Amino acid sequence: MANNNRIFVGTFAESTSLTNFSVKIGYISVLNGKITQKGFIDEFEQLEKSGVLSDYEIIKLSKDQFLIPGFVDCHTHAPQFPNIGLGLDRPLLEWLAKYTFPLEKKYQDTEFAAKVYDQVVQRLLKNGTTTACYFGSLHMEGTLELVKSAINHQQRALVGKVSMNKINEAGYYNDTEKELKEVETFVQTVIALKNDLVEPVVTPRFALSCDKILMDGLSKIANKYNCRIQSHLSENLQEIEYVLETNDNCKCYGDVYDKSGILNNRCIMAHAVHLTDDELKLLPSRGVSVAHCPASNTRLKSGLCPVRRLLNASITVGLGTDVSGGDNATILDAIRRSMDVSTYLELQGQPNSALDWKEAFYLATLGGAEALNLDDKIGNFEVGKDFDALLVDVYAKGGQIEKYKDTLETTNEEYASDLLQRFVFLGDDRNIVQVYVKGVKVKDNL
Ligand SMILES: O=c1[nH]c(=O)c2nc[nH]c2[nH]1
Repeated sequence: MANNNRIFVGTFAESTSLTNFSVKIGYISVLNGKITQKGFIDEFEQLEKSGVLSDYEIIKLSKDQFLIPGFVDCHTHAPQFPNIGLGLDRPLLEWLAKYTFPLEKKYQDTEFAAKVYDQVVQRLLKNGTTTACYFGSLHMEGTLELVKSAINHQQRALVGKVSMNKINEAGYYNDTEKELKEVETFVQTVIALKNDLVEPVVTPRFALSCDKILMDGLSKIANKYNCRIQSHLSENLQEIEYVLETNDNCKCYGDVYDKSGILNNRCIMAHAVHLTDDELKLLPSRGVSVAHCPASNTRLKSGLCPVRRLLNASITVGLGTDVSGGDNATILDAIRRSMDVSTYLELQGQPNSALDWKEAFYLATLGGAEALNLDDKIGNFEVGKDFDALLVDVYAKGGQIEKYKDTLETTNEEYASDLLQRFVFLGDDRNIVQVYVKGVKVKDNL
């Protein structure tokens, strides 16, 4: 049975929308990486009896285990991992100049890049991030190392070579023509790999790093190859002030990108903390999604993103860890911080702001998949989607969730939902005992 055909029998939890969450006890069958069938336990027992399952590995989960969809990290900076936990006493623009640009410059060295990226990809997979949307660095060869690492370790990844052409103190920018050539070559190279897990993303860093000529050119490349485009938007008040000062024909930050044709339904913007009412209309009208990055918004004191306002404005939102502005690379942390930040807003007088754990779970799975336009492939256990999943053992040995004698009389489904709730609030990588990407087991601690 060397194939990856498996049937999982036990509890599985998933979202089908922000408000629709379900926990079921049954089975999921996976053939050639795809979910082919789903049903109740008695249906599985019939299949088992009929002998049609001989080609499958059957995995029966214990009462304390369950399957959830793999986590989606909509925004992180792979080259910044060596700086995790450093410089967070500075605001965004100072932090970029003093810590981030000097580190990112080092990825000129492809050997260094390959080493760091290999660690990054493995670390994220171990923590259940089956899909990541990455910023690389300014360097084409270095960023191709990130592509290689994702492919080698079987992570689903959208990878961007960062574009910058505005002069900065660190000397970390490119000549415009060279930059556009390199981006096109990067996009062509990744597409030519024909790897079904990895795609290129056109990545203007932000409006303070790219002038209009560069952004127009990047927008053309993204349209020509039909690829995604990612950047940062309205993260910090000082940043917004400088953007508006240097673009006097624009009435809001979003306008700067819109004038270059960057805002469309293949675009994901990180942060969006301080959107104006006009931007709250502009983004959904263009189909732009947002990567909500609560850790970095708090650490760099950028602000508390009013996620509920974004959701109410029909903006599609996923979660981002945003290392190293964010100090934690795991989506479990982003889930918790999204609940915290939204709760602070409610406590400060914005009614109904707080996200509950089921909503945060949606943002981390299906919401992220929708934000990256990957929800036809991943995000939940719909039949026909790829099997990207985490097998969670709530009371795994060495983990920090302790088992007490059950105190409540519950149905099996309620018990399972309580388990998931505990994992969401308290779990970590020790509870994620197996990780699957497109049906391939990429972590096994069972
Ligand atoms: O959190 C952030 N991290 C970055 O690297 C960056 N660059 C521009 N704006 C940014 N914000």
